[in-house]
Amino acid sequence: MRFALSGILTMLKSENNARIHLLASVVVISLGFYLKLNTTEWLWIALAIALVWIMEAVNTAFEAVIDLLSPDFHPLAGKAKDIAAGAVLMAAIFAIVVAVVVLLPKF
Ligand SMILES: Nc1ncnc2c1ncn2[C@@H]1O[C@H](COP(=O)(O)OP(=O)(O)OP(=O)(O)O)[C@@H](O)[C@H]1O
Repeated sequence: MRFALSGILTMLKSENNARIHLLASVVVISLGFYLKLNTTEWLWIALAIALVWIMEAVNTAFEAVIDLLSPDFHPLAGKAKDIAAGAVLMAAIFAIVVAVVVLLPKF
């Protein structure tokens, strides 16, 4: 638990994207309370937020391992990093779709 929390803290300190996810999560959760979401809506929002955080954590861990194994330029290192970044992008697109479907109709 201590090591896992330390990993999350390290990610927050070193990754700009993680800080953006944190801000977006706080804004969306606050909006959720303001708009009085029901249980199903909360579950979709929670899934979207969790998916983005999980993908960002996996991407950050991948980047560290790739930098360790391949500090020099290598097409395979680039390919792996690009695909891991793609996973974060797909989760972010899913989160935007959830936000549009759940939150937008309430305005
Ligand atoms: N060792 C490498 N060999 C080949 N290409 C690399 C290598 N390291 C990085 N790249 C290329 O540069 C891109 C950016 O890599 P970088 O490590 O800066 O990640 P990043 O996307 O800036 O990560 P973040 O913004 O999440 O910190 C990669 O997606 C990849 O295309």
